[in-house]
Amino acid sequence: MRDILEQVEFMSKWYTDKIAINYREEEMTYGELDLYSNKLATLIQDSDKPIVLYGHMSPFMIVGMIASMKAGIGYVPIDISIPLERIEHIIEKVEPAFIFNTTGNLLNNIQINQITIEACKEAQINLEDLNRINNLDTVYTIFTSGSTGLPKGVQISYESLMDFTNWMLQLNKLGDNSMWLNQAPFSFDLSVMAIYPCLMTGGTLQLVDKKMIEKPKQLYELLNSKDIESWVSTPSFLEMCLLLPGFNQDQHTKLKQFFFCGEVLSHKTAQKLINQFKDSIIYNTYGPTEATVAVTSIQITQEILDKFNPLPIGTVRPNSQLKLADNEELVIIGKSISQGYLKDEEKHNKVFKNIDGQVNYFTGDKAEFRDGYWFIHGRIDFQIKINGYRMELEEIEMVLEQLPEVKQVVISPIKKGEKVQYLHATAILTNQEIDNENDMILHLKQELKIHLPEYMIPRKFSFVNNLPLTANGKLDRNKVLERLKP
Ligand SMILES: Nc1ncnc2c1ncn2[C@@H]1O[C@H](COP(=O)(O)OP(=O)(O)OP(=O)(O)O)[C@@H](O)[C@H]1O
Repeated sequence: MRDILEQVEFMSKWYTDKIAINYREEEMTYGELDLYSNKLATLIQDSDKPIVLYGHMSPFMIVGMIASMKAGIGYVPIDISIPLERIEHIIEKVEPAFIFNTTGNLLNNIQINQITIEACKEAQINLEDLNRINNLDTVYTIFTSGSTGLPKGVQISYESLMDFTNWMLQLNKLGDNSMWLNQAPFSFDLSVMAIYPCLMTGGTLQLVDKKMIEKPKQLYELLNSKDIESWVSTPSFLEMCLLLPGFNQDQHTKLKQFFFCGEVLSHKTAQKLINQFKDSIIYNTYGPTEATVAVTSIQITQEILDKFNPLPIGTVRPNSQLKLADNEELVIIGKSISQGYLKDEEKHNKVFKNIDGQVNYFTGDKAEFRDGYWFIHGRIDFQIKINGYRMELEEIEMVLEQLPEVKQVVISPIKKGEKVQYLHATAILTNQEIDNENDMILHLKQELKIHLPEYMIPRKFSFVNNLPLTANGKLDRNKVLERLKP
């Protein structure tokens, strides 16, 4: 088992002048990462409370992570996309002694000592009484954005993080010293999938920010100017990139490995990716924040694509086990499981349950095991009822997305009060220039009727050029629904 902190420190000695992190024009070497994290650790070492890391893609956010491990206190990343009210709520729960503010603008009305990048750079190193992180300590607390429920502070131990990173190092087929792309903001644990495997293997972490995601031209330029080799993103982010011209192996000769997590990797998207990057290694991984980023994986090959639609999420990683509850809900047991929600006993007790001396985490995902693999069939709580019929919206989406005419679709339940009145399909068509919208709607409804009962056919359809994403780069179902409101 390779220790994260020791490994990063080793790389700092070995590759002192090599770029560890690159974000736009900012570059930080391994030597600088070590130096600044020693300085910040000096400033915070007397505290026994976690440190909040506030910012977006600054390399200093990662300085904060390493410093917190050196000082043995754990960190809480907060992205700038999080509204002030939420930040206040998080700070109230966490009660940090410090905020490492990497934005250059102090957070107003917050009575916590804010350390700036300048103060970090100016600090004198004195690390005599360091109490470094150990296995049972909470290394980070990540507040989920709540796309699958209300936000909760998920506490992850150093031991769980090590268990995860060491598994990632086994999956990583590129060895040491490669360039990793990270799309996810640090307050989304998908970023963990890129940060530590990259820094533990002496790689360079290439950060993508949210402006680049909003402006595909910037993203295009970034992808063309860097020799990215390993890729970590949500499938939604990949779908955006697949629209960019020249996103293929001929142009990106070094890009050889893809990791996806956080939402469904559709068969269509994976097939397109494999067509454009024939020799690459593509992983679909699955996991909630509560199980330290990801607990299953599968390499998506043409053989898997030919055999399965929808795609499986694969097999479970070592030291974790999966099982099904009576209602087909997926339950996770083992080292990956979070220490629980920070100061939220009620929510905690609902999903973390002690059964036969082991903590069982109830994911809220509906799952199935067959042909040697696990499959996810949507969220249990995404089930809705219309006129007494129970249905899963994701099932309708899947049927539509299998049609050649439909690239992507979201089904929204339109409610009156608490009651669902009808379903609305918002779709991106493969060929966006259609002559007659009504003919297309009729055609889609007819196709749906072949596979689904009448009550599952959406009453209304609208066609769009793109679908909104959350700050984490996942499909934003709430925003789609909001846009449908009169
Ligand atoms: N490969 C996958 N296939 C299908 N669904 C996935 C996959 N990976 C993750 N998910 C979904 O994402 C959920 C985990 O999301 P996550 O822990 O990131 O937090 P959240 O509460 O949904 O909020 P947010 O993601 O917005 O922070 C899983 O429970 C599952 O529903």
